[in-house]
Amino acid sequence: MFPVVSGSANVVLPLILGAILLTILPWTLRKNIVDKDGHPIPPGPLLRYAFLRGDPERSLHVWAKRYGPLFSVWMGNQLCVVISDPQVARDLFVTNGSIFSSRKEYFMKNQLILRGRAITASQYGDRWRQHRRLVMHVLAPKAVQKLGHILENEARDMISSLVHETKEGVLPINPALYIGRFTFNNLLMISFGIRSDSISDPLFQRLLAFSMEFMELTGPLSNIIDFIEPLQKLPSYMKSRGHKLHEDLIEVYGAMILRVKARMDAGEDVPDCLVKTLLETQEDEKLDWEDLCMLCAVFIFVVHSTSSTIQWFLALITLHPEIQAQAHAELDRVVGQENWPTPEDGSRLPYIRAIIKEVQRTHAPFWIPAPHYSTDDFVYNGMYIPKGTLMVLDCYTIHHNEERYPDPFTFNPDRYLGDNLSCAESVNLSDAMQRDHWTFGVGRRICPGITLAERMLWLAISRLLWSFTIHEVPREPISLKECSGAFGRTPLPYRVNLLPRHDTLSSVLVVDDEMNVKI
Ligand code: HEM
Repeated sequence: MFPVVSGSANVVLPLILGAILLTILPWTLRKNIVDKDGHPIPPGPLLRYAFLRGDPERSLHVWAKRYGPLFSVWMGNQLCVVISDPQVARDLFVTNGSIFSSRKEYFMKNQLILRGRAITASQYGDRWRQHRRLVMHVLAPKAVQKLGHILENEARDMISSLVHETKEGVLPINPALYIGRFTFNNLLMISFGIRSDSISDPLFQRLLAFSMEFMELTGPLSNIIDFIEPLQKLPSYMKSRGHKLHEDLIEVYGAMILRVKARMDAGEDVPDCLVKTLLETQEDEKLDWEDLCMLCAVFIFVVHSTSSTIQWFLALITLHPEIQAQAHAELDRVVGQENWPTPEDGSRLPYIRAIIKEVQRTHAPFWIPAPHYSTDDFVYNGMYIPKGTLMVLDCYTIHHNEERYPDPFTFNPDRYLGDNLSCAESVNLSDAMQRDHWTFGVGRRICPGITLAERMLWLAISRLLWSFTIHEVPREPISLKECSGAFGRTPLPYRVNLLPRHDTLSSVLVVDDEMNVKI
């Protein structure tokens, strides 16, 4: 027989329940802290989160509407402040950049995989400045200018492969891998001085797989292991994937670096590239082996950002034939049929430029760019932002602000007509509200590859438009649903018909083989 519940058990049970609640509550409810002068942290949701599922930017968008352009949310024990207003972003990240330019030591991305290296994971300080200075050897505007022949060659190669694979427009094609190889080869040439000949190249496939694994493991608000610290001490599948990726990166990129070194040691004429710069300066700059491997790895990880933008362009332009017709008319009027557009034609083709900006606004590859991290206490408009806060730029909400972009969910390049600045120039506008879009981030950590990315996008998109009329394949509707794939947020896989527009295309495509350095 069970004993009848005694009087003492009646007291013990609520006590146990109360103790459990007291232990759990601080882990589930937000903590409203104030500074010594009573300034509260920005308002925000009542609950704490271990991670944000699915598309985290949608949650941020809902909260931004409810709590305003500066709100806070707790992820586990980490306070995050979310910024979804251009002026606030400028005030914090630019005007007060000395406080808001570090990075959180994310467990997965920064500690396990990149080990605090590769610029993007570096804390704000001398080491970050050193890495940024080194990559600017190949990314500064003047350096990008010198890369012109590489980028031109890859654009030509991409168009040529598309013409060939579609049998001059007879067969439909899924363009994703060809676009991926265009971006990948540019980055390989710039970092290692080599290129890949085919989309079935094992190295191309392997490095793309690393890039995809990196994307999957390192979402800024989606990993429970980043925010619930006790989990970091336990063995887990996620942890072993992070370790494995780190080891793979060292092995594969290490071997590629050694190959460049062997060529340099043998007195071969290695083209100027990131690895050459790093090897030549390794001793003076006191770079260790992991620095070298991770700096190179991050150059290839960015492949998806440019690729996904080009994939979005093709999907959107196919679904908007009236915009495509207007672009073709501009190209025919300004460039004609004998030659295709060059980077110098940018200012003469404002509609093509507007299309590219609108693609970037409507489908930024990172709706939540790598968050910044604050290194000092700060009070902004009476709200307290403590040292150690994760600073999140909410690009999704900024890009769908009705005031700045009327009818924001419509793809409408016209909104950018009259904007004659490149993205790199637009960043510096004193009126933050007038900046074209925020796809490249903000402040001192802004994407250092912005000039290169713009040049790649221009060459790929203007030449795809010049070369082809792009049609939907009958009975294969293109979906604009965003999905996470090998290139980040891409459209679901689709095929298009690419019909050559000019008889002159084949002569324009005559390949200049001189600079092709094969793997
Ligand atoms: C369309 C293409 C690209 C987009 C949309 C893009 C976007 C971004 C964004 C949003 C950030 C974070 C900025 C911030 O912290 O505020 C970033 C950082 C970075 N990007 Fe890009 N990027 C692109 C292409 C490239 C290219 C081509 C390279 C170089 C080859 C590159 C190299 C980097 C590096 C090294 C960082 C880390 C900077 C730091 O932490 O200081 N990106 N990029």
